[in-house]
Amino acid sequence: MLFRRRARMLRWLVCGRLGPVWMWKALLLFVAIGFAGQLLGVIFNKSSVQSAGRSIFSSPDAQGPSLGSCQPHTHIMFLKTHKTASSTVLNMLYRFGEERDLRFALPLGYQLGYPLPFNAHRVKGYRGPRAVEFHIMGNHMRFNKAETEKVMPADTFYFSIIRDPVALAESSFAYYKEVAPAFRKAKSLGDFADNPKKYYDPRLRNNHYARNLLWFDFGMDHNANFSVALAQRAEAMIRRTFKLILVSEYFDQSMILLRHALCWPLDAVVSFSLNARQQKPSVIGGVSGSWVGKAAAAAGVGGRVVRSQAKTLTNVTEEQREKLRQWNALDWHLYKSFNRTFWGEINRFGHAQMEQEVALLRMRREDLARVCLRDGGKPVESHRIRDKNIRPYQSGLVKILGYELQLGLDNATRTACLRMIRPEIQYKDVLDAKQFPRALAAQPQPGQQNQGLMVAAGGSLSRQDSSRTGERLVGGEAVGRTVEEGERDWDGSRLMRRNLTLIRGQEKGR
Ligand SMILES: Nc1ncnc2c1ncn2[C@@H]1O[C@H](COP(=O)(O)OS(=O)(=O)O)[C@@H](OP(=O)(O)O)[C@H]1O
Repeated sequence: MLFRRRARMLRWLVCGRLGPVWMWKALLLFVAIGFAGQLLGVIFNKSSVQSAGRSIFSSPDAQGPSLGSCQPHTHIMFLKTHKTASSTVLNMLYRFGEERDLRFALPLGYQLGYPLPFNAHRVKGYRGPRAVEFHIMGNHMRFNKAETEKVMPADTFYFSIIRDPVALAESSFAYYKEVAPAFRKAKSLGDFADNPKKYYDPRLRNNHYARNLLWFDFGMDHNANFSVALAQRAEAMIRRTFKLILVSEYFDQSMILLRHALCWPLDAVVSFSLNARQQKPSVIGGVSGSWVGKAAAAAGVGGRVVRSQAKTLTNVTEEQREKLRQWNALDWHLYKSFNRTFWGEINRFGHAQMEQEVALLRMRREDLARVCLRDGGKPVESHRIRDKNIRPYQSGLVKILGYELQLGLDNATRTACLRMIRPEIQYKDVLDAKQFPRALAAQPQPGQQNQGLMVAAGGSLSRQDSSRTGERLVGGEAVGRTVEEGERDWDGSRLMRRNLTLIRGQEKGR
């Protein structure tokens, strides 16, 4: 009796209160489907970077707004001025040329004879005026029109980039502190600005980094006294040759003008900023905008004393900024004048259209960063980059930042992303190896000769192949920085030992 009553209760519970069996089966089925969906979702998410990447470089967004029926320029000369974002621009040229198998007028080493005025024989593979068709030329040189014209075709598009001389001085001071005697002796940029003549000797090698560097790179006498007549003559000379002068402070607008001038797809001018100094806002004195004060973050360089000095290394007061403008009066004139021209171009282009295209460019950069870069695209210190082949070259008392590639990319996407972040020196090696496969066969593999930083102990280079990279001791001294003991590589291994000095590929930095 009791048993029957319990059985009835159970049936009521299952079929009445808890629903019929079929309902349970259906519920179980839903749960199973949901679980499988979740599982697939995880799998899908894991590969989303890859599948998004697979299409991103071939999506219609890569082309950008239509440019009409123009033909892309492929004969291009870029005068790579120093400390003006020129490495970021060169990276675009490298990418564009590599993707289309164009021929680069590459240097024998890493610069086209700089700081001597350019001579055509500095180009690897040069065999007399126009004997070889070179498409793109863009490594550091001191401009020399007659010699450049021997190398490049007559229909070449010449362009360059400038930067506010004060910001440029900050960047240059941080980067060439140990290379330019005038900077080496000064305690800080402010100290230098207060009395440049105390530190500056025009006869000393490498002091051009300390005065009118733009003017020097354009091939003119950077020690000449300023006069309006001289400045106007120089300006006219530049205008005759260079069809476009970009402005570093308006980099994105510059890219839009460049794309339209060259008739290039949008992706060709989308880039990640290369060669940036480490930025630590906490130590910046609020001096001159977002790019400024990066040198102040020279943490880890040369021990505590240098560390604290480095904080104020490039800090300058408003008065000192004005002094720097006067000291670099020739550059200041160029900057003001080509900045005016630049905004004239934007007026002609149309502000509304410029805004739209800049917005597209920025969106595209964000999309590519999401696909290509780790840590949301945040630039990282060189020693944290696991792939030693893409560590940026280091110079001066600051850290030059690079990027890490996203994991799990398919091959095509990885190749395209890698091109965007490959530092200048390594990229030149890659192109060199492609253009001169036999010449390089006997030498180290591309990129290998520049893996990270080079070590010298007691003033002697430990690398065997210093002739190719052009590393050398300057004035018999080891140039570089002593690394703080205990600084570690990304994998935790000790980066340097005490009393070892880092030597950079001197040719790159000088
Ligand atoms: N996209 C973009 N926009 C604005 N500024 C940029 C950009 N990319 C690089 N940079 C800054 O340019 C500085 C490096 O210049 P270069 O690459 O010309 O240096 S070099 O002469 O080749 O060593 C270096 O400046 P500092 O960081 O002030 O030293 C870079 O941060």
